[in-house]
Amino acid sequence: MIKLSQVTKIYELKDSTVTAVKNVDMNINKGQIFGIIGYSGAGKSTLIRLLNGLETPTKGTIMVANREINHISGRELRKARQEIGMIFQHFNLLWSRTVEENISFPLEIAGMSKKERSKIVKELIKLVGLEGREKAYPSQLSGGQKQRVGIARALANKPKVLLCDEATSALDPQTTDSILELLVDINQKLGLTIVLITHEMHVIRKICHRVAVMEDGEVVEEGNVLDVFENPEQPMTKRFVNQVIEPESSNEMIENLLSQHPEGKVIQLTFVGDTAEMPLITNVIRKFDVNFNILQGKVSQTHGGAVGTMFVHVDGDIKEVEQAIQYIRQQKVKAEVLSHE
Ligand SMILES: Nc1ncnc2c1ncn2[C@@H]1O[C@H](COP(=O)(O)OP(=O)(O)OP(=O)(O)O)[C@@H](O)[C@H]1O
Repeated sequence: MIKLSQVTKIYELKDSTVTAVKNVDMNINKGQIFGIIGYSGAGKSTLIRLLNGLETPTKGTIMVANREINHISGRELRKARQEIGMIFQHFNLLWSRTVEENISFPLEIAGMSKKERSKIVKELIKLVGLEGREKAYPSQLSGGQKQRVGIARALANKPKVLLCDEATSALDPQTTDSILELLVDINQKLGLTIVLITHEMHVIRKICHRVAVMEDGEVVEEGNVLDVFENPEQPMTKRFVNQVIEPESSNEMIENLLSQHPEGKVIQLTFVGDTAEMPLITNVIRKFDVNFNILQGKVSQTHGGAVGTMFVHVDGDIKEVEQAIQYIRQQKVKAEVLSHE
């Protein structure tokens, strides 16, 4: 659906140049939720402006929905842009228009009749869960509701791609979750390809299939979300993964756990998808005659299962303990028995 080949964007300033995006290759398949993560200045916004044709690359090609977006202009570019919806951190709504008038706006520009517009607006309001708020003005809505209007408006022209620019960064955690759920719902119902840029790894964890990590204009790592969580290669990726996992597995902490539990075994469990942590623990306790205590850790849910690290203490007959560890390993969970340095 989207293909970037060797895309570079250089801004020429008065007496210097800034390379905002450098030699980026990217392939985003139809129906994928693709996350681009990076800290401020990494080049994410520039990349998203390149995707919707607001910027032209200094070098390279950008294909969106079978159109080479950087080599078209005028009518052709406007048509291509209709295939791309966009939502923003600060919603960018028209404050003097009601919810339904905001959603209707792109359809008016496209020259659609009032009757057709009102049918589509009604469907969109239902899709984003804003029934009953049609006549409200943006100032009368919560942040989450405003973003729902933004999403409905972005979908009005039936785009093939939805670009999300830090779409949940201004929202509280609960509202963030409900907007992310809505994006997954839309992705599944409409088969829409979603590209989102963010600096928050938990957004990637919750809904993305693939992720690209950007640093200084370059994509330093790219992969399936679960693979990246399991095996982050670049230091920047490790920093982002730690935002979510936070195992705090310092030597000092491990030494502490070991000296607090001289009997039995202290085990570090690493979850990398597929297996849910709670059923696993229940099964171990049911199947084996061992004492099993969770000491600490953080495990989060992703699209493909649980990811994270948990430290547990297992005590009992040595044979039972060994069998319990073997059982855990059979469930595709890494189990490392910790020992003093
Ligand atoms: N129009 C512009 N003119 C000159 N330099 C620019 C322009 N837009 C972006 N830059 C520079 O390009 C680099 C990448 O910026 P960009 O906004 O794409 O990063 P970002 O990852 O989106 O960060 P943020 O989340 O803070 O916007 C920065 O050094 C920025 O100063």
